[in-house]
Amino acid sequence: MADRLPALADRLSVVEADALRVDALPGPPPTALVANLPYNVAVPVLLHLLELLPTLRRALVLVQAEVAERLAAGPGTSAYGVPSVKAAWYGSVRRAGSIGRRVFWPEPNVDSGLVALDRRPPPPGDRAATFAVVDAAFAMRRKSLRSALARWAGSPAAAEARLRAAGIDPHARGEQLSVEDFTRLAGTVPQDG
Ligand SMILES: C[S@@+](CC[C@H](N)C(=O)[O-])C[C@H]1O[C@@H](n2cnc3c(N)ncnc32)[C@H](O)[C@@H]1O
Repeated sequence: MADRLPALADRLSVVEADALRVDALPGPPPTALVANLPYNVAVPVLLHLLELLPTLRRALVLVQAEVAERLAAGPGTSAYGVPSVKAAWYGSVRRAGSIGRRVFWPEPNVDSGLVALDRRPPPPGDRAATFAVVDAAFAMRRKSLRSALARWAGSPAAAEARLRAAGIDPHARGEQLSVEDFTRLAGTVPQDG
């Protein structure tokens, strides 16, 4: 940069760090994330940076096509899962384009997809508690929430009580719940039993 565009060189900072562990960035707080993410850790890097950098308003990231589909999926679809709900905590997510493998050299064995995220205020509730119940619900995604959340709640009966307290059918499955549903569920009072 200093060689090629010396007039702008002071506007670029290169941070040599593990993107999964970086805990601070130099310069003014960033407002946009634009990245060709490392495909094997794309979701954790994206979620880590959204958590670390509350000033980020927008993200445009290139990821493996299947991951793009998962990130942008809505409730009730087969691609909907942990990445979809956690990304939706931070903002509205959409597919922003498909990129075939032929545009890269050497040609990789996967296709790519662009994902755009526009930040909005998160649902009212605790993020870590919400993400914990999301992880529990999708660990057994084919089971009813009453069963899938038994360990999280302490027992199937306690799971049912908390689901009912949140206004959620205990026989529903995690893939049917929105991020707002999960947040409401995480905020219910733990039951004995
Ligand atoms: C898909 S490539 C994109 C490279 C370049 N930005 C581009 O667009 O041509 C992802 C890059 O992230 C780097 N990478 C992998 N894991 C990383 C991590 N945990 N932290 C930071 N960079 C990482 C890889 O070495 C690779 O250079």
